[in-house]
Parts: sequence; structure tokens; C-alpha cells
Amino acid sequence: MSVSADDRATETGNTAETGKTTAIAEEQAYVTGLYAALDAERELVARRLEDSLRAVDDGEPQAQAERETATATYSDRMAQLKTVEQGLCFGRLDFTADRLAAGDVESPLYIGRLGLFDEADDYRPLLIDWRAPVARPFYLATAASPDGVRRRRHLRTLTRRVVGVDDEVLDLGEDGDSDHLGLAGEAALLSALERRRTGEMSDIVATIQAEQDRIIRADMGGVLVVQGGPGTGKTAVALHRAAYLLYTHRRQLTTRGVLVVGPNSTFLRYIGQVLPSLGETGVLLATVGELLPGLEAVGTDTPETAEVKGRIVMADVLARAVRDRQTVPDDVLPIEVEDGDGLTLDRRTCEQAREKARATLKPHNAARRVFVDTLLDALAEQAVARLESSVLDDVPEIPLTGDEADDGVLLDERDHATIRQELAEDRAVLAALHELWPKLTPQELLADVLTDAGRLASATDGLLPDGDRDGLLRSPGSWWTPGDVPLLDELAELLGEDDTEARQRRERREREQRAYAEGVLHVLEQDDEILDEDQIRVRDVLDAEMIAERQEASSNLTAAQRAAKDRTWTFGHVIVDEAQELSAMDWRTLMRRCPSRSMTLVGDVSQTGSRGGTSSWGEVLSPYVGDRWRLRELTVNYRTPAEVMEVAAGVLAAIDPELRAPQSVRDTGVRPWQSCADRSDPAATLGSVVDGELAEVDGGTVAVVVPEALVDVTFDSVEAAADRVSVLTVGRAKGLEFDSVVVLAPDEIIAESPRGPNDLYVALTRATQRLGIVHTGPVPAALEPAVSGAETTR
Ligand SMILES: Nc1ncnc2c1ncn2[C@@H]1O[C@H](COP(=O)(O)OP(=O)(O)OP(=O)(O)O)[C@@H](O)[C@H]1O
Repeated sequence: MSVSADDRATETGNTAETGKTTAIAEEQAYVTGLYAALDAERELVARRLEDSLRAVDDGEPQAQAERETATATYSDRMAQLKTVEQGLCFGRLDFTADRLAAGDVESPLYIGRLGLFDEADDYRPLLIDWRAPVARPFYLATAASPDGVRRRRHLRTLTRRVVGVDDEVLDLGEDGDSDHLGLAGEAALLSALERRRTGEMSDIVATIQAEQDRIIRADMGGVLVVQGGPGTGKTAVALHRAAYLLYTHRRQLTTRGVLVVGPNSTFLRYIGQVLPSLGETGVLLATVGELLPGLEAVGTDTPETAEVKGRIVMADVLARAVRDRQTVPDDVLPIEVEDGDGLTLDRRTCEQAREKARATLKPHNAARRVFVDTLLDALAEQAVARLESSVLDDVPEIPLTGDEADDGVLLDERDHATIRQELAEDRAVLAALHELWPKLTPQELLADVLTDAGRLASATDGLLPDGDRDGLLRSPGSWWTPGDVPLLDELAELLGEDDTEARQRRERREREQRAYAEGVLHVLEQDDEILDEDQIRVRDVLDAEMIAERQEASSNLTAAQRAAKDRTWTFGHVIVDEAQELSAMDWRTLMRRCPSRSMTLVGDVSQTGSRGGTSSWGEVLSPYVGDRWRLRELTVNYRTPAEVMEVAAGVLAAIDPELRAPQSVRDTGVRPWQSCADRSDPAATLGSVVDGELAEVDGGTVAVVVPEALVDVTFDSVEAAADRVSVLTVGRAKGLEFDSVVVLAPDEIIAESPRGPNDLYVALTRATQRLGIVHTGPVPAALEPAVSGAETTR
């Protein structure tokens, strides 16, 4: 009997289907077991947590320390167990016989969102946390370099049901003719990329690619810059790196915390769920504008003013503004003290006091003490001399006895001290000292400088051109803007906060914790003495510092929560997304938060939109780390289909012919479309355009990216479609993605900013499925080749 090619294909297809069904059933049995283990673990942890919360405090330090540590550990574990319900297990590795013979792994290994172990079977691993070193081949093994992996399997689950498996056979020599489930290495990735966007970013833990994995697991120390074009997964990588570092350096990072900085609140909302979905909640997400506790920077600057505020020279301007407030009288300053004759402070005395105070190199408010003390001494001396001479003038001449000398001194040290004290409390003296060297808060000083043309002129003289200076001037009572925050932070350093009380409180708490930790060690050591001499002693593995840190970490607030309330907090690691947008003053603020320079900076210098942003990582970093930073690049675009990227690539080439757009991982067969609208009434076109796109993406998201000048009119025309449609400027759209993107008036987007072409590039690369361009003016040259290939209407 002859079998045709078609018959053979059908037969092979049927075999594959049957294989898949069997595999799904097999995996379902295992996954059901994992969920049972998860439920059991949840119950166990809930019980232990309850026990440790209920335990009665017997006052013993050891018991108390153990209870607090247990409560914190069980609470964390419980939170983690709650977050892993969806997609608990997503992968499986089967190893080759040779690798198994080496004895360092067991086959199969199941990979998931957290580690689960079988307590009854000597803690045999049931599920491996994706961050564990042994899980690494799941992300890195390739057919060329299989690392002992015979087969990598992706499991797709819906709630607790296994709905699909995708296999990749890596060891073809041995298993090339396996069950023909298909060499579907990309299948899981593509299905993840095809899904409709919801407006919130999802984790990519099941489909991290090798170039991303290498960045996620890179060493924590030093500055790592991740440069990559749009959609290459920089944000995803940055967030998974945070989760990986927290897993690998748990102790250090739980104490000091991790800061993730994003460009704006819309973006932070977009990425806000990723880390919690990975079981990590101890991370502070903030914009630079949110880094001053208690200050809400809700105002806005024009792009030009924001750029000026971001210049590094502003540090000198502010230093000058502070020195301007350390004044001396032109000649003599009269002071009408209560109950006494007038005193004076002359210019020379004040200059000497000022030099002495400045020579301490302390911040303004701390150095003020020296200035004030010196002038009070001078005033007291003057008052004493006055008093003595007036007393002597009034007293009749009394002949001196043999052992008395006429030194004119009537008052002793105690009298001096009393007089000095009275002067220190005298309102006129206080007013004069305040006038000469006021105690200042950053807010007071910055508000003064920005609203007083005279002060501003003095602070900026020779540092800023007149036009730039005038742009800074604003009316009193204006809101603080994000651009003010680095200036306020700089001033907080220059002025020095009067944090004596807070510092004393902190030191007292640290002393108490250390003493308490010493107590715990003492108790443990007593137990230790009973043990065999050869055993490790407690102090070899624990020290008071470590216990104190743990106790601090297990207090009710997480490091992130404590950090959010403390301007001077320094983080264990700082991650900056869209890092190309930060100004020089933003960088100063961030570097203060991370003296260890353990940082991951992700961005794309081709997407820089803000005027104060950078086009060179070296320039940004050299003041802080010289050339001691590492660069990694991401080259594959996971977001934008090839058809859309072709249009964007034309714009990139117009920015710089040397630049290469990242390569899209998929195409959709849908070409971008374009149409024209009347500039005076774009609403007439947009309403139907948006409706059409909403229908095309069938439940997905649509964004209309517009020039600033068209925000309002666009908003009005698409308001009806509300929650699935966003109207955004490029600045707001940065870092986000939508199933369909309509770019309105690209010529105006380009014209609006000196970095207009970059902005257009960003706008065009937000789409995961579809792109449309609506022209209201001339077609920009960079879009002409693309336009000729695009559909002309939608
Ligand atoms: N390995 C992956 N598996 C699945 N999805 C991925 C993967 N890598 C990236 N993605 C998805 O690709 C999209 C783009 O990722 P992301 O936003 O991190 O890119 P980006 O480089 O930060 O982009 P941009 O520079 O435009 O802000 C996201 O939807 C992300 O979830």
C-alpha cells in the first residue's frame, strides 16, 4: 500500500496531537500535585504565623527575637504564597543521561514562580524558583550549547489547568526523533507576545530570553547600563533583575531596600504589578520628583525651564544663593537691646565671624552656630565693657588697698555668661543675627530665589544667560514642580537639615537594638557551651550587628516604607528606567541615594525626549564613576511587529544613519495605515478612526499619540470610548505599549521639540499590533518611504 505525502503529514500531525494530549495529561497530574503542595504550605504557614502572633511574651530576649523573626518570615512567605497562584509552574527541564550520570541534577526539574519542597521526602525539590542557579539552563540552554538539557518544556496553564505544552528538544543527536511535539522554542514566547494588552505590564518569567537572562543575573556591584531599542524588554529586564537581586542578596537588600525610578506616575502605575506578581513587595517605586518625603511636586515647568533647572550649573547657582544669605552690614549694624544701651556689629567683626563659620565647611544651618557664637561673644564683650565703664564712671574714686590692681575689671566670668545668655535671648539681637545669617529650609530659600528677581540675578550672575534666568522667575505661591525636587535636594545638602532630634532618636534606637542583640548572643552562647567544642560557635555565624539589622528589618515597616519617609535613606540597589531622560541634577539626587553605586540603568539614547536628557551614557556617568561602568545591549524587539518597525526604522535613520533599529521577533502581516485629517477639526476624523481601531483590536487597547497642542481637541473627540483608549503626548506614552497606536500630526510632534524626531520614533514604537498615522500637515520626510508602502486609508 502506498502512502502519499499528505497522508504521511496527516499521520505525523495526528501523532503529534496525541503526543501533546498525553503530555498535557501527564503534566496536569504533576501540576495538580504542586497546587496541593502549595495549599498545604499555605495552611502550614498560616498556622505557624498564627502561633507566632499568639505566643505570649515571656520577656526572654532570645524567645522574643525568635518570635519576631518567625513572624516576619512567615508573613513574607504567606504574601509570596498568595501571589503565585497564576502560572505557579511554567517549565520543565529534562537532562541527558550523561548529565544525570554526573549526579548534580535530577530529572525532570520543574521551574516556577517559587520553590516548593517535599518535607516528608528529605526536602526533595518539587518546584524550583526561577531565580535559583539550577533553573538557569531553562533560559540559557540552546541546541548549540544545551548544557546537559535534553528537552525544555514550557507549560501553559489557565488557573490550575494545564492547557498546553511547547517542547524544545535541544539534544537532537539523542532524541531528534522524539515525540514530534514540535521544536517550539518560540511558541511560548510568541503566544505571550500576541496576547491583548490590558494597560498593566505583565511579568515575563516564563519566557525570559538568553540575552535578557544574562543581564538579570549580572553581578549586583557597580553600575550596569542596559542600552536597547524600543520593545527590547529593558523595563521587563530591570524589574526581573530587581526580583532576582532580592532573591540572591536577600539579607542585604531587605535591610537597605531597592529603589526603582521611572519617568512619571502613569509609567509607575503601568509597571506597578510586575514585582508583586513575582512575590516581591519590598521595592520602592518612585519618580525623581517623588523623592522628597512630604513634598508633592504637582506643578509643571515649560520644557525650556525644566531644561535649565536640570543643568549641572544649578548646583553652583544654589551654592551662591546660600552664600548670598550669609551677609555682613555695609558699615555698622545698630542693635537696640532691651534694658541697655544700643550695641553695634561692625562690618569687620561680622566678616571675621562669617569666615570662621564658613571655614568649618559645615552646611549653612550647622555653620550658623559658629557665626552666632562668635557674634554673641563680640556683643557680650561690648556689653560688658559698656557696663563696666558706666559703673566706673558713676562710682566715686575709692582708694585701692595695697594688694588690689586697677585693671578696670568689675564683672567675673559668671556675669559674662549671664550677659551673653541675655543677649542670646534678646529679640533685637536675634533679629539682627537672623538678618545676617538666617536659619533656612530648602523650600524657603528656593521659593525666595525663584520669586525675587534681585536674589535670582545675584545667584545666577555669570552662571546663566539672562534669558534662561528670566525663565526661572515665577510668582509667589506657585506649586513645586518635579524639576524643583533635585534643587530642593541639593539645598537640603547645602543647608543641612536640622535633624539633631531625629538623629538622636535613631542613635538611641540603634544602641538599644545592639544591646539587645548582644543579649541574644549571650543567651545563645550559653547554650553553645553545652555543645561539642568542634561545632561552629554562634559568634562564628552571627554577630550583634547582623542580629540588630535583622531586627530592624523585621520591624513593622519594610525598608521601602522606611525609605519613603527618609530623604537621607541610601538604598542597597537603585534601578533607573528610561534613564536617558534624567537631567544632570536628577543624577546628583539619585547618586546621593546610592553611595555604593550598585545600580542598574536601563534606557535608549535614541529615545531621549527631554531637553535635559542625555545622548551619551559616558557623559552622564563620568562625574560619579569615571569609566568604571559596564554596558550591556539588548537587540531584539519583542513588542513591535516588523511591519511597524520598518516605518520607525526610517525615522531612526533620519536621526542618525548609523543607528540600527532592533530586530522584531515577529510580524503580523498587517501594514501600518495612514490618512489625512483637517488640522482645524481633527475630531471629525478621529472619532471614527478610534472606533475602527477598537473593533480591530477586539477588546485590546488603543492609544492616540498627539502633539501637546492637540491634546484637548483629541481628548474631546475620543472621550466616548473612555477606558480602552488613551490620549497621550509622547512624554506620557514613553515606556508604555498599546495594541493599536494612532499617531496624530507627526509633523507637529517633530516640530514641537529639538528632539522631535526622537519623539516621533518613540510614538511609532508603542504598538504591539497595529499602527496608523493621521497627517494634518505635510508628511515628514522621514515618513515618506513608509507612507508610500502603507495602506492609505483605514
Ligand atoms: N522575554 C520576553 N517574553 C515575553 N514578553 C517579553 C519578553 N521580553 C519583552 N517582552 C515584552 O515586550 C514588551 C516590551 O518590553 P519592555 O516594555 O520591557 O521594553 P522596553 O525596552 O522597556 O521598551 P521601551 O524602550 O519602548 O520602553 C513588553 O510587553 C514585554 O512584556
